[in-house]
Amino acid sequence: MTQASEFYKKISEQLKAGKAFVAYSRPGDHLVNALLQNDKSVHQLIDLNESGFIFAPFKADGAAYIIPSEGSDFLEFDNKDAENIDSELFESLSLTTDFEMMEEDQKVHEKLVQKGIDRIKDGEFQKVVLARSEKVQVHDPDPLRIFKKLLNKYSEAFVYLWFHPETGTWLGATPETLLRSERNKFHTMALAGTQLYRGEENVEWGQKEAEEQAFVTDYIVDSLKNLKAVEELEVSEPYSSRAGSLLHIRTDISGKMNDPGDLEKVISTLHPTPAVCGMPKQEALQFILKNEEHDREFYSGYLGELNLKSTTHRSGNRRNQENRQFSAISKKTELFVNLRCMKLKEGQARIFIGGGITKDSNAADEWMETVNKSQTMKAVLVK
Ligand SMILES: C=C(O[C@@H]1C=C(C(=O)O)C=C[C@H]1O)C(=O)O
Repeated sequence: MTQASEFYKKISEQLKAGKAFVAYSRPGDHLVNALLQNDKSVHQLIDLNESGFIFAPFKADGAAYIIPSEGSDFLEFDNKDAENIDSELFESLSLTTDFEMMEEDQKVHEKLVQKGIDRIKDGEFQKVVLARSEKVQVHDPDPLRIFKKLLNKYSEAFVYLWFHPETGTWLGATPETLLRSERNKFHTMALAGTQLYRGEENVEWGQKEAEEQAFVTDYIVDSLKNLKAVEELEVSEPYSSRAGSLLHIRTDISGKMNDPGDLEKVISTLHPTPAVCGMPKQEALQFILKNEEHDREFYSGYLGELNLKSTTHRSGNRRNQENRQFSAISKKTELFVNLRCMKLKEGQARIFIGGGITKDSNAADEWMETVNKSQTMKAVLVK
């Protein structure tokens, strides 16, 4: 275990040297981890049997990068004394806003959403997730400062700072797990529907949101069922789940892979889920690629630990010796969907935000939803 000061010093040196690294903290965990590549070589992910930390784009056929476990240093420190600044839910943001630009962005986004709604009504697809990106001038673009703020503010999210010479600097605080697996057990979630958190998690959801989220659950469950590689699927009841100043509807889904080597099949079945793309997948994807103004790059892609050696220990009595050995060699994967994220470049942040569109969506409401979602990142960019 390192001291926080030592941890940040090493990361800062890594950044200066232009070598790839990632620093991150799991949802609800005080531990902050980092993986620092020892050299400047570029490792594109070849397949999901590798071990390390991966960063994959939205487009399933785009280049994904890995910081391999081998040849990299692991660091961790306990951030338990972090000041909790979670209570400032509705702090006023003093970022300079260019209102003319904002009006233009709003027009463009509402037009895009309306086009999506029209296509759904024409029967081309059932749901599509449409996103926009927004440039924000940052007063103090030090990625470490922003990362520390993210850690303190969003302890229930997967918080990360990723730097790679090929992708640049990305930061985020995502509420969405793509896949958690250990040996042949896996967990995923269906997350959709958004409303502002007003101090109460036990809230009513409108029919539109409930339906939209149920679509996502059904689609994930059906695709996993069709995949002959999994069994014993368990699906929770939907419930409200908080993500910073927002609430979403969430359903937990778990199951077993017939063979732990089927990870690749499960991930390619899940990604991109209808929570970030739509359904049917191919039709929604084509619409996104053709109509969104930006390249999503790594937004709504996924990131996390891939096949890392598990550190779970069983009790060390004699009878458990065998089990202990078994758990020591088991591998753990923990991947998150890259949402509530931004790319930092030359003093500017590009924030990516989107929302699910169904036949009952309203373009103006969808714009507001992206404005609300953008606060997750904007709140940490203020001084
Ligand atoms: C697409 C995003 O979020 C996703 C879309 C949601 C929605 O449509 O309500 C909710 C949670 C996420 O699954 C985003 O944050 O950019």
